Amino acid sequence: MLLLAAAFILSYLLGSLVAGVVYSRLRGDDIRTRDLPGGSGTYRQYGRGAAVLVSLVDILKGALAVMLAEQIAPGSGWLATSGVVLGHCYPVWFGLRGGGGIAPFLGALLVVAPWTMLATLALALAVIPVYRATAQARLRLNAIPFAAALALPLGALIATRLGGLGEFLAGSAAMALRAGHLLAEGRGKA
Ligand SMILES: O=P(O)(O)OC[C@H](O)CO
Repeated sequence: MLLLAAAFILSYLLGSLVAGVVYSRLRGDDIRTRDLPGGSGTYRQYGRGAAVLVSLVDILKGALAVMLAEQIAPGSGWLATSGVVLGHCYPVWFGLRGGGGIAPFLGALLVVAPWTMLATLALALAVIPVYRATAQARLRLNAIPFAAALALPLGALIATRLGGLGEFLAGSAAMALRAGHLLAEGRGKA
């Protein structure tokens, strides 16, 4: 029990190191005054190189959280996934205002169920251009939350076949919570 709690807390603390916030602070700025601190917000504010760097670091921390948690308490991958995503979304180091959780979620899945991750990501990426060309003007919702809302339930189905269901559900639940808060704040609107 203690080891499970340690795995969760460690993952949460690691998730709380939100790369986009750290990057912007190093530039003497705080991206959150204008945008979300994930890959797309970083791209809008600082360009492609910064966005790639920030996304990679956030993906890596998701992967690292699951690997460390499995060493501390075998079978705790799902707890680590939920911890690292919650940390990224509600970072204890940065006033509980973080990103949307996609990057650390992908990183965690990459370790436990790479095929589930790749299939779900491919699905989400395929949805985005179709959505932009068809329904976005009507729904006025940003393409990324739309694609996530569609890909997450389908991804859970994929996970029943390709593995990582526990991690998938744990990470999705944390992301759904954050998505609800962001939409309530009026963010994510197109
Ligand atoms: O959900 P985040 O914070 O990992 O950010 C994800 C990217 O912005 C998606 O483009």
